[in-house]
Amino acid sequence: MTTTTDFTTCDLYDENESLQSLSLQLTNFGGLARFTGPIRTVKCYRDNGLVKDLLNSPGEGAVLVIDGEGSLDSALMGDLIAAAAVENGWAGVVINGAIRDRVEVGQLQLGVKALGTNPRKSVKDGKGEVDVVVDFGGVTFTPGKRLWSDEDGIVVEP
Ligand SMILES: O=C([O-])CC(=O)C(=O)O
Repeated sequence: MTTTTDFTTCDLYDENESLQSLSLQLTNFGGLARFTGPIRTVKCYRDNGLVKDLLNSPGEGAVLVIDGEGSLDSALMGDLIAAAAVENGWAGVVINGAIRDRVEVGQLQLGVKALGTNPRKSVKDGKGEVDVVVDFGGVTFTPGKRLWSDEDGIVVEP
């Protein structure tokens, strides 16, 4: 199984059609178009307290999948939290929701895919769930399963 960035999602899919492929069209906002890692998750709604805590702790090469319920009403990550993710060894962040500071985020050595942007920040009450199975865009994201992302999309171990 490919764990380096020497892959394309198309080739991975051709080799293994049981991979899940995300139909949801997320935009690439990070400085790394291609990233892979084991999945960790957060489920939250307009509250990025848990996201901030996690990305400020060791990532060990994981990809944080954030199910923000598709809300574009406030950002779940900006440049400071994204910079902390780089410092802490996260490979990338996939967000069913919005980010902000897109120019600065685009300069970081981090994979970032999200639905869109909004300058409005989220609250930090810390409500939500960590490392639960989350589901969006036709894919089930299970903590510990591997995710690969490139310019064509995102594929995930079933
Ligand atoms: O603090 C936030 O909610 C997001 C943010 O602006 C940052 O990460 O820089």
